[in-house]
Amino acid sequence: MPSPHDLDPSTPAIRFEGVEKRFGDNVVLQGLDFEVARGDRVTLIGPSGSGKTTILRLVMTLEEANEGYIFIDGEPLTHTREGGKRVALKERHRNEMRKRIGMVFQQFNLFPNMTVMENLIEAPVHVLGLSKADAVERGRELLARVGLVGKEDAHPSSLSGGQQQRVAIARALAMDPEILLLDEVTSALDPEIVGEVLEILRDVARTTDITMLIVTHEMHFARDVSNRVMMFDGGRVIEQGDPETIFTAPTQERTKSFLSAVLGA
Ligand SMILES: Nc1ncnc2c1ncn2[C@@H]1O[C@H](COP(=O)(O)OP(=O)(O)OP(=O)(O)O)[C@@H](O)[C@H]1O
Repeated sequence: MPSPHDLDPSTPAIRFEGVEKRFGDNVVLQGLDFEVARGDRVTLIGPSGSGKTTILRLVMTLEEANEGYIFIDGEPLTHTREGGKRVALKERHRNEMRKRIGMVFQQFNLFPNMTVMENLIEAPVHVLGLSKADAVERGRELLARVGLVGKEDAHPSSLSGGQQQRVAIARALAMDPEILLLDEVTSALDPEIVGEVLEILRDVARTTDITMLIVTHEMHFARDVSNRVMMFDGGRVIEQGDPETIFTAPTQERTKSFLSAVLGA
């Protein structure tokens, strides 16, 4: 597999081509095409049920598309075209691709029986093959970055929601991902601690070139961090542009009514 650093910079980090996703009869995404350039920070907005989380889960390979193709750095993620047919790629290929992608969930999803440090080193040691000493060193750096020095031996249940989410961010970064998926990472937090989590993510955005795909209801955060906003409705992108334009001068009626409901709340 080529290193991402050898790639033509114009190769998009993420490309959806004719992606369809159904749950039973519910067609959530249909004929979905979009690209995310490397280093882009894209916020997905749209009404509840418009498929935003599903898109992140498809990129993370937690869900599989029914039709179409997803490419990461120009390489097919789960399916490829062979002789005009859509062919599933092997699990080993998917596992390799997944190493490039990190995800932070609304509900933290930390391993409850492991300490903070064990959470941070589990995947680097078992998936990337790092030595335990190197993984711990990296874990310590990341804990400093998310303001949790001294919490190495704590169990998640002894931490506040904001602290747990900061561990989850550190855990995603421990894999040194090229792509970071953020799925409503502040929705489960008390309002007074939302800021501390967003500040860490702002710092990650400022200090790295990680490509980010963000689902959030925090419009000021979306505005600060992202350089593009995509509005979804009915399984498609109905409008996209830079945050300033989308938030202040959307052209589609559905975007206008969605934003006035969200911003007016
Ligand atoms: N595992 C699943 N099984 C069945 N239906 C699902 C599943 N996951 C998602 N859906 C359905 O797919 C649709 C899109 O869900 P998704 O969570 O992607 O939307 P969303 O835009 O992220 O919504 P929200 O803003 O409420 O989180 C919804 O109708 C949802 O009920």
